[in-house]
Amino acid sequence: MLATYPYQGRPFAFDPAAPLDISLPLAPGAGQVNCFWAEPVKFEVIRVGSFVGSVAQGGSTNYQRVHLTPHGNGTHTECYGHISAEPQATLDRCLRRFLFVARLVSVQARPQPNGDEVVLLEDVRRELESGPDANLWPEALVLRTLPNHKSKRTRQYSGTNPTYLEPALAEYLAAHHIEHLLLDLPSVDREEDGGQLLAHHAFWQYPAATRTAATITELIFVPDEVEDGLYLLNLQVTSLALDASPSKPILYALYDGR
Ligand SMILES: N[C@@H](CC(=O)c1ccccc1NC=O)C(=O)O
Repeated sequence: MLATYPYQGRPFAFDPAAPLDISLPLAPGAGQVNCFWAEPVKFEVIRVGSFVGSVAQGGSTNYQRVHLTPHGNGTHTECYGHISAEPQATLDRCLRRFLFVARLVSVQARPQPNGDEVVLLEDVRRELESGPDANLWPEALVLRTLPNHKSKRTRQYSGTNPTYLEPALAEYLAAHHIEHLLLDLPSVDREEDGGQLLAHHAFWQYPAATRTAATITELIFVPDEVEDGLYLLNLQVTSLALDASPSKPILYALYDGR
């Protein structure tokens, strides 16, 4: 059974029973994706007096404390609070809608003279502005970088100078009102850039004309079976009052409902 979703005056349809999960799980231990020198996720059983928060250890319930680093441990969504000192710049305040029309685009990063691998504006632009979906401008862009190795699920990125975006691409997305950017990389910016974070600044237009509702979601993984095209995106986050939260972006194939 299809549900309808109106967008730009058109009745699109999607199947609520056919979610495509593009998040990575936040599991404990060293086998998970990691970047920016984050400690691995850790779950700790809570003990209070004779109570033990582990059914396996004889307790009545599981009750654990979680240590995690949103920017370093897995799929996460961030707002402009990532690069701002403003106390109100928290994701729970910035992200107030959770369904968006999204375009999934696959793109190959290009080696630069200095050895960096960079996703270029011209490659993304050519994809976005061509094909059957080019006439419908989305609210969100999901970038799948090629090659799409499954090792993206477990890669240890720290110190490897991972692929990042050309700042002009972030500028283009802001100028074209793409509010939500999702990608399978640790960051839109170079791992070590002396704190410039050029693409972050360009995407949020911070501080000159800050796009306070815009978000960036990093460390997603889009399986090969999911084809480039139009989707309904459900961007789920926790209500952490922080610049970033672990997140669970879900895609639903979007059909022309006419
Ligand atoms: N490239 C920045 C560091 C940076 O971007 C960063 C550092 C810690 C956690 C997350 C970061 N960026 C994520 O997008 C720098 O060199 O100062």
